[in-house]
Amino acid sequence: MKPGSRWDKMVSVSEPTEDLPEPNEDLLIEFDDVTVKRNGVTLVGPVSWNVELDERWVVLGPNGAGKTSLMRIAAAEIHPTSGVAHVLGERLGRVDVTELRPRIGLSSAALGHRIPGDEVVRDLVVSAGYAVLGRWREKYDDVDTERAVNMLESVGIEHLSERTYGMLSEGERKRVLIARALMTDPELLLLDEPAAGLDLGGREDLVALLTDLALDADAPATVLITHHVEEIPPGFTHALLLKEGGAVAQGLIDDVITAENLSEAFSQSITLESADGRFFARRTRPKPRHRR
Ligand SMILES: Nc1ncnc2c1ncn2[C@@H]1O[C@H](COP(=O)(O)OP(=O)(O)OP(=O)(O)O)[C@@H](O)[C@H]1O
Repeated sequence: MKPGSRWDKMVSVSEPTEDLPEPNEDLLIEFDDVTVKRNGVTLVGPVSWNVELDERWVVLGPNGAGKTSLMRIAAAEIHPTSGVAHVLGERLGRVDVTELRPRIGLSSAALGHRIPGDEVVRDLVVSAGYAVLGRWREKYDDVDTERAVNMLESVGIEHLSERTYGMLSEGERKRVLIARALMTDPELLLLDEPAAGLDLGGREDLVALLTDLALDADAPATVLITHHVEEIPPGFTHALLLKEGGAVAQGLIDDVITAENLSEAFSQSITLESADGRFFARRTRPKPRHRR
């Protein structure tokens, strides 16, 4: 989204006259019957969904299920068409989103596409603290530069801090985006398909990184969007399974990620296996016909 777009103008309005539901202070995301509609078509919802402080959620579903649209509400990038959305205790539509967004760490393909290839990695990470994309100052504060390097170190790519973004592999870029998302010490971390485009090794490295993050008690509440159960890092606690904009199931991960629910969400018979806290899914093989 470009600065100055109409969503940027979603600022506080005068005190409402109607009785508003009070936000639950324990919830970072609180969606009540939220919908997203475009041109009369419902893309999402109605969905009600709550994310608590220590939770790590995966949002899973087939292409077009509405995952990114739902996450864009959580990122305060769009408003719901109907329903009530509270993010970090603030009601969308009644809060200055430019103040809310720095409290949310976001990594997405859309953000990645907006990054110029000649952007220096360290500057890209440090500029998140100033809520801008790209080098903004000639010189950043030492404390911010130090934190940026620490963030790069925490995702295992400190050695790339002087490189330009365009020179990085896809896996390295994903790590840079996560470091940038963590730079502002966000209260909520949103990761939209961070494993997309990675090879097997890159995916496994990322799953290991996100596992460490999930198990870190100081890490923010996290929402990870993916199409693939193989990308769910151990340590993730909850799942929301979407199909055609609606929730097929949501709750504790082992209750939601089941063969039955996946078969419903992906509209085909799925066989699910799990090992070492990981999930593996494939289409159920039809039984061989017996010859007479
Ligand atoms: N601005 C828009 N106007 C009209 N339709 C839209 C708009 N944005 C998204 N859509 C449609 O809404 C549906 C949900 O899109 P969304 O990107 O949220 O799904 P998704 O689950 O993230 O998909 P994918 O897994 O393919 O990324 C899709 O059918 C998409 O074409």
